[in-house]
Amino acid sequence: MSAPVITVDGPSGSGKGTLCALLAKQLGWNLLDSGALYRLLAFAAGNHGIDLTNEESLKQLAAHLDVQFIDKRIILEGEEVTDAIRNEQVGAGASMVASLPAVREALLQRQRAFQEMPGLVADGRDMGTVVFADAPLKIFLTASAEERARRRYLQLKAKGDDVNLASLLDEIRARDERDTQRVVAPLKPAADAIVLDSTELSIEQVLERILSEVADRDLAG
Ligand SMILES: Nc1ncnc2c1ncn2[C@@H]1O[C@H](COP(=O)(O)OP(=O)(O)OP(=O)(O)O)[C@@H](O)[C@H]1O
Ligand SMILES: Nc1ccn([C@H]2C[C@H](O)[C@@H](COP(=O)(O)O)O2)c(=O)n1
Repeated sequence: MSAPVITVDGPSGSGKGTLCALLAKQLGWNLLDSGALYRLLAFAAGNHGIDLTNEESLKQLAAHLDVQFIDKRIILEGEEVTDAIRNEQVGAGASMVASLPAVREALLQRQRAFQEMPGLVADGRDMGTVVFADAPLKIFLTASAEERARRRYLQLKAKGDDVNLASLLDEIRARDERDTQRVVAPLKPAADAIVLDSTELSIEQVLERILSEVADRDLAG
């Protein structure tokens, strides 16, 4: 029997990462942050001087990406990059490499390898539509672009970054456009996904709603 999977897809800043971490902890399940793989690839490409449009070189790099996830730390080619990959510049680079079909194909098996007992919570853009298309529970988490920019602003400000709300909103809109309009595995809800708009919901309310869907399906054993 294969491990059950809960997929959580949605646009940048909708709260997927926060929610998936809480959900995985509550259920005692594994967690896949698939966006981190695309971020790591964009970051590694920078280290190796590879252009973010060079599909063949990026495909090779993706296939051999030397990365370790140790608790909450991420080690790339022997160097800790946990915080270094979490900025809008790397996010935009990730969105660019993610539009290349050969890159997505090269990262597919690496993502599916996370499906282990007792279960997996998978965070991304194409978890429910492509990577785990048979998942028994699929969530598409969204929120207005303005609210997502506001959340990102507060998040980066709390880290001490010098941020501008209008620029963040522009970046979020540009990323939405690229992620939804690409030819391969565009960001969209799976046909059988539950669409949750969190614009007016707290993180706790979103978590509660999803846990009730988990209980309805008897997924947690
Ligand atoms: N429902 C919510 N209400 C208020 N703030 C929220 C809510 N959900 C998430 N946040 C906050 O919004 C910020 C962005 O959330 P998070 O990083 O989880 O988004 P994300 O969808 O994973 O983004 P990305 O895809 O870019 O990684 C965080 O600071 C988080 O605490
Ligand atoms: N399954 C995924 C996950 C991520 N991406 C791309 C698109 C995003 O803009 C970028 C960074 O993701 P984030 O860390 O912000 O969730 O990576 C994708 O195409 N497919």
